[in-house]
Amino acid sequence: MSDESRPHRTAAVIPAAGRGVRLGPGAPKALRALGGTPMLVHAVRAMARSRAVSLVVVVAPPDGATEVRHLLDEHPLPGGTPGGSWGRTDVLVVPGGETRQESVRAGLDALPADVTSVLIHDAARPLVPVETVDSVVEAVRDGAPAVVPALPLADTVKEVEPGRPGEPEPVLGTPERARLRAVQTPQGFDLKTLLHAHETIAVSGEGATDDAGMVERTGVTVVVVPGHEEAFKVTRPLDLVLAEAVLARRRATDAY
Ligand SMILES: Nc1ccn([C@@H]2O[C@H](COP(=O)(O)OP(=O)(O)OP(=O)(O)O)[C@@H](O)[C@H]2O)c(=O)n1
Ligand SMILES: C[C@](O)(CO)[C@H](O)COP(=O)(O)O
Repeated sequence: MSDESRPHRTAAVIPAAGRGVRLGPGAPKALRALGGTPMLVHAVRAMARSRAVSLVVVVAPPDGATEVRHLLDEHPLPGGTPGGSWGRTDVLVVPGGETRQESVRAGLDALPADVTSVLIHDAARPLVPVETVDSVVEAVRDGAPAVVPALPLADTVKEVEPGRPGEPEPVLGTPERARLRAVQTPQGFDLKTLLHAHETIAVSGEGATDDAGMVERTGVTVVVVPGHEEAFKVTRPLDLVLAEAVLARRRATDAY
């Protein structure tokens, strides 16, 4: 079968192996509660809400795969069964690595051969709306090899010469704000394109803070679709306060 005539199968990989140092002491960030439910469970549900996603691979803390499996079994999707299914979505759990890049790679390695496109979604973005997920999937299915959701910036951004913490840092320049976007997840890819980037960039030893950045370095064009304010990343303590407020509002206004 040629690549063009192969049926699409989209999977989501959720890197959830980080510690959450910036959030402060406690359990690994993805396992911390948001509205009484682990953040990771919200993130898995956010992917599974998309009808396009039939498989979710969760990348657990290196020594936490069994705990994460139990936790997911205790929190099935609406329509799934406790200790059993997540409805029509399969959920695999694999152990992660020391860096986000290694964790994503572990998730990619677990994908079955019939997957053609993949979403990479931070466990730390538990509240991304399904409309954002679907618009990324649609752009990939329409032929874009790499797609990121992103928002315009509210703040002006300065490039600086980084100094010691607390010391004034010289400003090197002010990029034109209208050309800047703050990038979110899920980021969507043609699977072969992303695998090639992971192989190439890992071999050359360069780091990358997001997957699209790695694809860019291979010379492939990445496109942006509109992100969503509620797809923000829970990074610092104030983000958790905001996430609790957004979740409480959703629960009060719909059957979330
Ligand atoms: N070794 C790592 C590091 C990060 N992540 C995941 O990558 C996502 C985005 O990373 P970030 O928000 O930076 O999470 P942490 O690394 O946990 O945060 P911190 O840098 O504050 O420790 C998170 O879902 C995190 O679990 C991962 O799977 N494996
Ligand atoms: C992938 C990402 O969420 C896009 O904004 C971001 O780069 C992750 O960065 P982090 O430092 O690992 O949180």
